[in-house]
Formats: sequence, C-alpha cells, structure tokens
Amino acid sequence: MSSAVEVRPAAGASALAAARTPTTRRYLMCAPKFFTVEYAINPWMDPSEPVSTERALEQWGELKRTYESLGHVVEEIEPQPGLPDMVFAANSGTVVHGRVLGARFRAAERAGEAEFYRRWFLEHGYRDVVMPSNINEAEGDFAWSGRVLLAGTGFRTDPGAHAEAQEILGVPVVSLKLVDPRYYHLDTALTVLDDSRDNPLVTYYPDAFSPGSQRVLELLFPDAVLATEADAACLGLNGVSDGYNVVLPTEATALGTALEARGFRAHYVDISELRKSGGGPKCCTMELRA
Ligand SMILES: CN(C)C(=N)NCCC[C@H](N)C(=O)O
Repeated sequence: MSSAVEVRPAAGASALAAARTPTTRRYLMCAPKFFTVEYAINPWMDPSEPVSTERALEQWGELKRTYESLGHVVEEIEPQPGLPDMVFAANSGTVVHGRVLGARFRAAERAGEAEFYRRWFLEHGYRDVVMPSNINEAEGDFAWSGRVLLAGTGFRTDPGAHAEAQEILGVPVVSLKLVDPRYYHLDTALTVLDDSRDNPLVTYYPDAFSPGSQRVLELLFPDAVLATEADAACLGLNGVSDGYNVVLPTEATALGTALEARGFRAHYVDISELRKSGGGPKCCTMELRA
C-alpha cells in the first residue's frame, strides 16, 4: 500500500477516536450496462418493481468518481449481456497478497460471471489464480481484516469454502454464521474499517450473526462499532473503507455519525437503484490487494 497519511480526529471527537491512516487502494469495478432485476435470489429483489439501468449507471459512476477523488485507482472489467448482476464485482474474486481465489456462484443465473473475471485476472498479470471447488461468493462472504480473513456462511458461501480459502490464499480464516436472510452475505452485515495489521477494526450488525459468531466477533474486535437495525436495513454495512474514508449509502447517516465519532470520515453515495438487487457500494467494489 502507498500514500499513507495520518489523519487526526476532529477536536471534540469521542475519546475512543484514534488517529486514522488512509491508504491508497486498487479496486475492480464493472459498469451496470446490463443491470436489471429479472430474477429474485435474495429478499431485496422484486422483478415486478421497475428498475432504471440509466439511473444505476449514474449512481455507479458517482461511486467510481468518489473513489477516484479519494486518490484510489479503479480498474474496469467489460460488462456482459445476460449477466445483470455482474456489476457486483466483489462477488467474483478474493485477492489477498496478490493471490486470487475466484468465485463459484450458488445461483445458476450468476454462474457465468466467474469465468469473465478469471480471464480478467489472467489478462492483467495475475499468475496465482485458483478457481474454487466449493461455492464461494468471494468478497460477498470474505472480508480481509488485516490478520485474518473473516468468512461468512449460512446463505451463499459453503462452509467448505472457508478451509479452501485458507489453503489457497494462505491466510487464517475465521468462520462466521449469518442467520438473517436480508443479510445474506457477510458484507451486508459487517464492514472492515481498518485492515491494518496492528489496529484492525470493524463495524457490524450483531443480530445478523449466530450467537456463537457474535461471541467470536466480540473476542476478535472488542472495540468494534456496533451497528443498529436501521443502519443495516439500508445496506449501511455494505461500506468501503480505506482506513479513514468510509463510503456509505446516503441513508446510513447514523452509522456515518458513529464512525466520525471514532475518527473516520463518512462519504455518502446514492445506491438506491443498485439496492433493488440487494447491492451497495461494497458489492460493486472488488479490492485488488497487492
Ligand atoms: C458484496 N456483495 C457483492 C454483495 N453482497 N452482493 C450483491 C449481490 C446481489 C445479487 N443480486 C445477488 O443476490 O447475488
């Protein structure tokens, strides 16, 4: 990572606020050129509700420009007709320390996306690219937190994919069980705010997790920012952080305020059209970690 700049919390911020350090990120995104909601594979999707592809493109463009204005590098993959959910790039690969674990989707409707992303990695110089045998929806259920890969299961990613990720990526994996179908992917219930090795921090909505997984999160992240039902219900936990700047859906102002009290800076984007498919900022953003 590069361009580390230490940012001090504003005067008057809570005593819990720490110095935050943003680092430049590389993201892979896919324009929602063919975005529609024509099937329902999660509770947010209603194919009878009208969807504007044009509006989705505008919102996605604003998200991309937000990252660029924060100094991040955004790569793009070509969208493909017939794959309306391909905009959710985070579902198609987990990249940690330059190693890539590809995706295997649970729904037949999304299965075709994985191969386009695999090819993108190979064409962009990635040599260590492994496609999984278990169902694994990539960063939808895998979140790198600096020392361990947090791994969700319960709705999409198979529990067996967690051991596979550990073996292929060579990092410790901690399994977490999701229990609320509205929060079907880990990244709808938890955001990594700081993925530095020495100071990892997350925010999460406890009720989205089984009691055992809640205890694991408490042990791993005793200082975590606990999100409310209202924060989660607008997909507020589908945020993207660079260690200081956190990009959140427009409606997630209460969560944004809580994060600012802890020394982060909230940036809001309207993702209302993409949310009709059950996605938010993080879903549209795969991080390419060197
Ligand atoms: C983090 N990511 C990527 C997500 N949570 N993904 C949104 C996927 C939405 C899609 N309609 C689906 O149901 O698969």
